[in-house]
Amino acid sequence: MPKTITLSPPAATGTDGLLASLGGLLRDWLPRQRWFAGKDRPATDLSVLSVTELFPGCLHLLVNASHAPVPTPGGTPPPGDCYQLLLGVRERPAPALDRAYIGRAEHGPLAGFAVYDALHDPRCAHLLLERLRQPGKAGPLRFGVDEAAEVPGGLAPRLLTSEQSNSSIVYGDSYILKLFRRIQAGVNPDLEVPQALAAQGCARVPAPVAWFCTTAPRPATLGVLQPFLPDAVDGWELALGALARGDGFTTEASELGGAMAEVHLALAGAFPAAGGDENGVTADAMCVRLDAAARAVPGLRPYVPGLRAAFGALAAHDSGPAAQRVHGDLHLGQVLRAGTDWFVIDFEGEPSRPLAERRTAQSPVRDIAGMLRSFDYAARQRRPWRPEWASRCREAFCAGYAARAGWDPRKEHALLRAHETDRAVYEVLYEARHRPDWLPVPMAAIERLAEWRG
Ligand SMILES: Nc1ncnc2c1ncn2[C@@H]1O[C@H](COP(=O)(O)OP(=O)(O)O)[C@@H](O)[C@H]1O
Ligand SMILES: O=P(O)(O)O[C@H]1O[C@H](CO)[C@@H](O[C@H]2O[C@H](CO)[C@@H](O)[C@H](O)[C@H]2O)[C@H](O)[C@H]1O
Repeated sequence: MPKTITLSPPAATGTDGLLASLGGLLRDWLPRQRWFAGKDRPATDLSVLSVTELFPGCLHLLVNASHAPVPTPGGTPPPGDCYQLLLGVRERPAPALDRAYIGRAEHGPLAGFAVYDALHDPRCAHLLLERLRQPGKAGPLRFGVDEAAEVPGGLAPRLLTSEQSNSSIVYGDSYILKLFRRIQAGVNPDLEVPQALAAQGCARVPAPVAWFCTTAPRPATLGVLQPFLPDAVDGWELALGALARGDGFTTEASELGGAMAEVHLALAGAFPAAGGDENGVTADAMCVRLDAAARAVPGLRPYVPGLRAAFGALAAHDSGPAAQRVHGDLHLGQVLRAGTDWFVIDFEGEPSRPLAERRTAQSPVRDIAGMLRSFDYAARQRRPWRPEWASRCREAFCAGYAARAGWDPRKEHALLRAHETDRAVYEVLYEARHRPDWLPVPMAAIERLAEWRG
């Protein structure tokens, strides 16, 4: 058995000491992680906000990464981002953990020990599930369970390796644990919303069975365990499969529209006093996001006047469906189909937005626009591009939605255009930061939306 380190008591080591051990390693490793938000900015300044020894050889850390100041309006440097890390610390990690290896600490209390991403280590993943099965405390961490759910122990863990905003471990094809990577203070909607929908009896969303949070440095949600749908395929895979076979996707899109309308109705019931901004306020916020995106992505600048017209039309429009809690980052990768049933996951919202903003009431058109953009993304994966495939999906999705919701998104031209534009602007920024090769996909939509004449 390789030697592992026990920091006992963890507080004795202190966060400054740990930084001496880990600072250099993490400065290199963090920016290479998909979930690291500041890819366009080097992580210059790291601090350890909290450290908890979850079990011997496994440290739970919250670290703050701030970046070199970049020119921002008023010259204010951007604040740092907080990340959740689970680090394995051993003298010699098993060769199977090579891909999780972060480095060997040279200084401080961990000097000489190898440090690795513990989520890849089946032993740590197993112990984490055991910890989740028992409500209680570990330092600032709080573990909670749904008393009605009985999660069995000993389920074999498997870390998902797909590119994600967070990290997920599947246990025995029965449960999936999502560990949020970028942590913001407050309740994460990906716990809050599925819990509230489960209380409404909405079966389209897997209900949380266990979760954990921190109390320090500020209260925040850290992870959620939900039932895993083993036979489900996500909408993106299904859509690409249909395109590859030359098939349509209208039956699936129509049923998806109906399912989304059901989720929206349940959300409105679960968060009844939601309120929401006037269209003018929403349009102003969209303009602010557009300007920020155009500062970051020069290719967007020529289109700004045309795009602003969409937001102007929204401001001049004084009706539309009532604002309510929404999904906030809806796309084909966030919906799973098992048999002929659609399920909706990942209620976190757009990860780069402040949590408070993601939890406010917004137009349900925002989600509809997200899905319509996703049909366009899928259609653009094929050469030649299949615009008619996306149009048919769009029509079917809206018709399915209208039949269940009692209002028709196709009649809300100003709202749809503004929300599609806002979403495409978000996607431009997202792709520029995370997947520059994909940038032409939202840019093609930007070109179309900027020229659109109602
Ligand atoms: N309850 C579930 N059942 C089956 N697969 C799931 C479930 N929840 C998530 N997944 C799979 O895990 C992937 C990542 O989940 P998601 O919540 O979107 O994480 P992230 O926020 O990191 O993108 C999904 O694309 C889906 O394939
Ligand atoms: O990781 P999340 O699922 O929270 O969402 C982020 O990543 C998505 C990509 O994985 C990104 O979605 C964009 O690309 C999809 C195809 O890969 C496409 O279906 C979506 O329509 C498009 O927005 C999403 O925007 C981002 O928040």
